[in-house]
Amino acid sequence: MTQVSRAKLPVDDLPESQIAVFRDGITGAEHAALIVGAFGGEPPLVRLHSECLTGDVFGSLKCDCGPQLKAALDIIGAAGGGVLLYLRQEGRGIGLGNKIRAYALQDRGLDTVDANRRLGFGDDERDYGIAAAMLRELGIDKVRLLTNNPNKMAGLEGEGVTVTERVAHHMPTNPHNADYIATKKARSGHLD
Ligand SMILES: Nc1nc2c(ncn2[C@@H]2O[C@H](COP(=O)(O)OP(=O)(O)OP(=O)(O)O)[C@@H](O)[C@H]2O)c(=O)[nH]1
Ligand SMILES: [Zn+2]
Repeated sequence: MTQVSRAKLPVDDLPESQIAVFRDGITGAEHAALIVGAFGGEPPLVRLHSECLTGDVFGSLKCDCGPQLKAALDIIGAAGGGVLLYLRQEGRGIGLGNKIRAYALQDRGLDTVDANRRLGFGDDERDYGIAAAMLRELGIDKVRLLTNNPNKMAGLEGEGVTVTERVAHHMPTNPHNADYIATKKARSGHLD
């Protein structure tokens, strides 16, 4: 994993920010870090955001990714600084085409976990080694992590990044994503 490039990136409503791009030497995927404002002293607020084209770009109501992305930037901006890693782990690591295959199975009544299994995938194919490597490259070894997902905390800790605090990151539900969010709690161990 190497840093490819870094430049200033002015973003609406955020303090002065930079974007740094990293390339995974094995998969070739390019992951991005948005480094917002200034931080120092206490560990920075960090959000690991897994790519979700449908939620992040199109405003899909089937998940909570779009609102989570916006809220994370709002919270980091209000705190004066922090880092958002935009990880190219679409569909919890199965890719866009397969995620939409899973959606088609969900249209027929399967939940998110069973749809993944029916397609021959694990419940969640993500790995947080890349995220930990990106943080290390940025000189960050302790974080306050915005998440409800205990696997993200364990994944970072397992790679030597200390999570000093979990900051819950819940969004209001809508009729289309209520089951998806309930499934995250019931079957994937997501925290309140
Ligand atoms: N395979 C699959 N992936 C999905 C589905 N819905 C959303 N995703 C992907 O799930 C990822 C977001 O992960 P979540 O588990 O919802 O939340 P999280 O980010 O791990 O956890 P938090 O940090 O608490 O938000 C994105 O990559 C989405 O594309 C689905 O039904 N099936
Ligand atoms: Zn999503």
